Amino acid sequence: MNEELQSHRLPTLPYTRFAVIGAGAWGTALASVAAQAGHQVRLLARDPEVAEAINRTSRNPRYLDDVPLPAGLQATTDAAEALVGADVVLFVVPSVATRAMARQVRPLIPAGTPVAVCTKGIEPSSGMLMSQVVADELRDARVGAISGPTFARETALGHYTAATVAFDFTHADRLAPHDSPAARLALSMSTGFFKTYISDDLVGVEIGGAVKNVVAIACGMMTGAGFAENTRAALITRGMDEMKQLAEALGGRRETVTGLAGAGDLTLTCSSRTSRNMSLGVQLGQGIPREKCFDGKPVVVEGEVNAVSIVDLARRLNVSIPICETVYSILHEGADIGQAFGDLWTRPIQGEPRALDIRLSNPAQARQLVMDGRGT
Ligand SMILES: NC(=O)c1ccc[n+]([C@@H]2O[C@H](COP(=O)([O-])OP(=O)(O)OC[C@H]3O[C@@H](n4cnc5c(N)ncnc54)[C@H](O)[C@@H]3O)[C@@H](O)[C@H]2O)c1
Ligand SMILES: O=P(O)(O)OC[C@H](O)CO
Repeated sequence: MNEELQSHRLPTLPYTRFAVIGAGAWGTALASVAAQAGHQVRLLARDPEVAEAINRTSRNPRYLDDVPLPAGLQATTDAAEALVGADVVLFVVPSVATRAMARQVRPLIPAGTPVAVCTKGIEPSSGMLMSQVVADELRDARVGAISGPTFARETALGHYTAATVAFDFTHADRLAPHDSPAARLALSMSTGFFKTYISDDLVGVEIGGAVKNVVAIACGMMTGAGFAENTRAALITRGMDEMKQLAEALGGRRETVTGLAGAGDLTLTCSSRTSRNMSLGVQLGQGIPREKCFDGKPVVVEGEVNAVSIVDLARRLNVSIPICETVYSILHEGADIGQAFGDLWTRPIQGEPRALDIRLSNPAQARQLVMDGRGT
């Protein structure tokens, strides 16, 4: 708990009965964290074999099968059983399944229940953040998010990990921040190895998580195609600028993007082939056809789906996000990787930060001027 919250006289009360919706890698890892914190945890799985195996062997045979799960974690395929009596809900299904799942469990979630969305993405067509999608379906819930640089396996194995718990703060939350859902959930999820931070900027936190996946694909593509480390550093830094622009345009704060859910997650995902997004980019950069990537297995690569929704949203908001546009053009319009990254490097020269309002002509034109002897 941070110092400001500690200074309040009343103690923050943790949630103690967790329902985790989605028994994939991340749902399993978060359920494990909550159970290790001493809470009752019910994990909702789709597949009866997975639920049965978790309860019988304390392992999820499909995801993280070599990681032992703690006592106190019970799996079920029955949504009512998972949600009955829960005082907090974590939503951890892929972004494409989030709305349907929220609609399915709506009758089972009492008004006022805090729901933290741990999925990273933006809904196509609506342009809604995942918390907005869930809030749209669960009108009476308090919906926030947990996000940060968190590979599921490392988290489940108990490696030191940090993440941000974000909820929009109501007037009541500002009067009593120690009692806000963000503070209560952050406290509940805090263990000796899982460290939480609290944010009241849900938009900034979620934009970081969604956009970093697309930038990671870009970094993977350049790695696979044989570009160098300089290129990756440039993409990470300029990718963060794209996050800031988008967050700000949606009412979020630029400084949130410099936190765990932005810069932190961008750094992690763009640096490691453990990331499915980075890994997809590497394979495509090596010239492997999409259908043969990951040996043809279905793998959740949020940045691939979300390149479409993020570019669409940015265009509607008139925000320039050239790295995401480049990834989109390669993934969805068949652009050539070498050509598309080359084009990125010949864009007009601009200020850094963008607030320095300078924009020079295309560098190719500048070279022509020199060749024509028209420089000074
Ligand atoms: N894996 C990580 O390291 C990690 C870390 C942080 C955040 N996330 C985010 O968590 C979300 C889930 O990722 P994951 O890694 O757990 O994915 P995963 O592929 O490991 O698991 C996905 C889970 O969702 C279920 N599912 C798939 N389609 C579904 C549908 N149509 N309806 C209902 N359930 C469905 C699957 O059965 C599975 O249990 C993603 O948005 C991802 O970006 C993942
Ligand atoms: O494997 P990825 O690329 O989906 O990344 C997983 C997490 O989002 C890392 O924080």
